[in-house]
Amino acid sequence: MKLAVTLGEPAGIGIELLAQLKHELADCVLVGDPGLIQSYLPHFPTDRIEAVYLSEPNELGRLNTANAGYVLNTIKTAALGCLSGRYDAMITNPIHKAVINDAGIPFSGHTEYLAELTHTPQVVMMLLNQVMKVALMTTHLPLKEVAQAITGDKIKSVIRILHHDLQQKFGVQDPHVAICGLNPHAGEGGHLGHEEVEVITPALEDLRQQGYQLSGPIPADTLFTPNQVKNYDAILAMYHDQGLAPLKYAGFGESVNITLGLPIIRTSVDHGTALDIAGRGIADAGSLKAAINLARHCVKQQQKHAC
Ligand SMILES: NC(=O)c1ccc[n+]([C@@H]2O[C@H](COP(=O)([O-])OP(=O)(O)OC[C@H]3O[C@@H](n4cnc5c(N)ncnc54)[C@H](O)[C@@H]3O)[C@@H](O)[C@H]2O)c1
Ligand SMILES: N[C@H](C(=O)O)[C@H](O)COP(=O)(O)O
Repeated sequence: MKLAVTLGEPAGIGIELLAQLKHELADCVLVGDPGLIQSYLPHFPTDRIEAVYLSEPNELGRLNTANAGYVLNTIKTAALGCLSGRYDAMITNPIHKAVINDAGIPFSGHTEYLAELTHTPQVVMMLLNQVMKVALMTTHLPLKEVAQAITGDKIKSVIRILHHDLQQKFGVQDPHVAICGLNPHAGEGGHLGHEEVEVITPALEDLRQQGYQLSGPIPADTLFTPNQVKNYDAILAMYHDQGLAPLKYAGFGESVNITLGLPIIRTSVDHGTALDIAGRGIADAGSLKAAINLARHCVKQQQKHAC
């Protein structure tokens, strides 16, 4: 097995997380600047470094727009390596979306960038921990654009991908997925918004008739209570913070982000660049470790299904 691990934003905590895990990277190729890698992992084998060079010297905790292209190149190199079969999976360290945009490159996140690089029309962001799996209908989208982005076709396509990957990657035979409403109290019967009645419910009905086991739309505030969460194999939230706030409350630092629907395997951490603590030696590598382990698991599952 060969896993590509990108270094992420060079001013952030990615490199020190890798240094903490240095004894657990035997099947990993690090994709990033060789000088940066050697400064934190001096004994890391050079034949397991895929060199992508910083444009300017790096300073921990200080963003530099000049290195935005470097960050994107590490992701692209790993993704193309997966597509060509050189790597079995890729794991990404956190990047800083604003500095890439500040450099003049429109950018929303790894998820959208990987969809573009692999020409995948629909992907699904899912984060998971011991408590729950949460997939998102919409990802890095301003809140005011969310409602109009939720169409019946998109709901069906996201649920099909989620269902398929719960079976293939997580071994759930007959997934039971709960779907959040968009509006308070799932629209209160149409009195607090129409999306549940007009868009979400008809799409779920269609899928139920095709055999999908779906509950909802359920008001998100009651769905994300401990007694409810445990009833479902996954929860589909309508927008980023609706799903990720409860997920990160339940398991920040040990959760993993996985992009479903891609032709490659990609996992990532549940946290950001943590510029405020970069270089202080206090960053927790739990999520990166879990992300690498989940990638290994997915590779094995894929090999099993290919047999
Ligand atoms: N996987 C990714 O690439 C990813 C994920 C989330 C956020 N981000 C990006 O990161 C940037 C900063 O985001 P933010 O400030 O909202 O979130 P953040 O996760 O970087 O930081 C939030 C708080 O959590 C702490 N923290 C984060 N990771 C930690 C760790 N491993 N160990 C100990 N403490 C940790 C930080 O010190 C900070 O106090 C943004 O540009 C955001 O888009 C990237
Ligand atoms: N939405 C993710 C989170 O909050 O953890 C994070 O921004 C990373 O997204 P990408 O994997 O698309 O960069």
